[in-house]
Amino acid sequence: MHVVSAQGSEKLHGWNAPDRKRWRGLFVTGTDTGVGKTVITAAIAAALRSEGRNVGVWKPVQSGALLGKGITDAERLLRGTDISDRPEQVAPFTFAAPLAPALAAKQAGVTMTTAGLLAAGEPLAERYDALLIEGAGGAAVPLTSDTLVADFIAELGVPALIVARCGLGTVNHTLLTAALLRQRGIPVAGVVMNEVDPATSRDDPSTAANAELIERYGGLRVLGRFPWICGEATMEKLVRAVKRHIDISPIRQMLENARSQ
Ligand SMILES: Nc1ncnc2c1ncn2[C@@H]1O[C@H](COP(=O)(O)OP(=O)(O)OP(=O)(O)O)[C@@H](O)[C@H]1O
Ligand SMILES: C[C@H](N)[C@H](N)CCCCCC(=O)O
Ligand SMILES: [Mg+2]
Repeated sequence: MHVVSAQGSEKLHGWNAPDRKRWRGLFVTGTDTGVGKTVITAAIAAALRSEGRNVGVWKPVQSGALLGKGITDAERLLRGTDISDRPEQVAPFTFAAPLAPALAAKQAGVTMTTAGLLAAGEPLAERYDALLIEGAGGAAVPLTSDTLVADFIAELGVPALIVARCGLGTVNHTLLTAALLRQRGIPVAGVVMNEVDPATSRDDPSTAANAELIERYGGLRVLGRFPWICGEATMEKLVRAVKRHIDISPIRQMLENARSQ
C-alpha cells in the first residue's frame, strides 16, 4: 500500500490538511469485543488475496495476551491468511491485560499516541496495496488517553466494516455503531452478521429479521451472514465461507476507488 499525500478537500474523510497521509484499506470494527472481528478480517483478507490482490493485515493494538502462544489476534490473522509477516509487525503494540487499549497501555507503563500507532503501521502500508485493519473491541473503545477507536478510523481516512452478532440486541448495537462512525465522517462499507453463537441464534426468533431491520432503519448494507466455522478456522474454510455467504463486491469497489484516487 502506498501512503500518499491527500489531495484537495475531503471533508467526509476528515483529512483535508495538505500534509495528512492517506491510507488505503478497510477498518474492521464491531458492535462489541468478541463478535468475530478477527475471524471476519482474516476471512475477507484471505478471500481478496485468493483473487490475487496484495492485501495485508494490521492490528494496531491488541490486548488480552502476549505474543508467542499463537492466541493473539495478530497470530490468528496470519494463520487465517497464510501471510508470512512477523506477528510483531502486524501488531506493533501488544499488552497482556484484557482491558481497553488505553488502560492496558497505561498499566504497562507505555505512552501510546495516535501518531505512534500510525508510524508503527507505515511499514505495512508501504508493503501492501491495501490493509484490512482490525480494531480492538467496538468503535467507542478508548484507544489512547484522549481518543476512541472511531477517532483513529477517522484519522486513517478509510471506510469501516461493522461486524455484528446475528441475535437479539444486534440491531441496537449495530445502529449505534453506525451512528458513531457517521458522526466522525467515516463511510460504512457494510455490515457482516456473524454466527458467533450458533446455538443461541438458531433458537432466536429475531435472527431472521435482524439484517432487514439493520438495512431499513440504518440505511446500511448487510453483506451477508457468516457461518459458524467448525474446528480450526483454516484459510481454505474462511475463503469458502466468504465466497458462499458474503458479498465482498462493495469492499472490492472501495479498494479500487482508493487505488484510483
Ligand atoms: N464464525 C465463527 N465460527 C467459529 N468461531 C467463531 C466465529 N466467529 C467468532 N468465532 C470465535 O469466537 C471468539 C470471538 O471471536 P473473535 O476473536 O474473532 O472476536 P473479536 O471481535 O475479534 O474480539 P476482540 O475484540 O478481542 O478482537 C473466538 O474464539 C473465535 O474463534
Ligand atoms: C481484551 C479484549 N479481547 C479486547 N481486545 C479489548 C476490548 C475492550 C472493550 C472495552 C469495552 O467496550 O468495555
Ligand atoms: Mg479480534
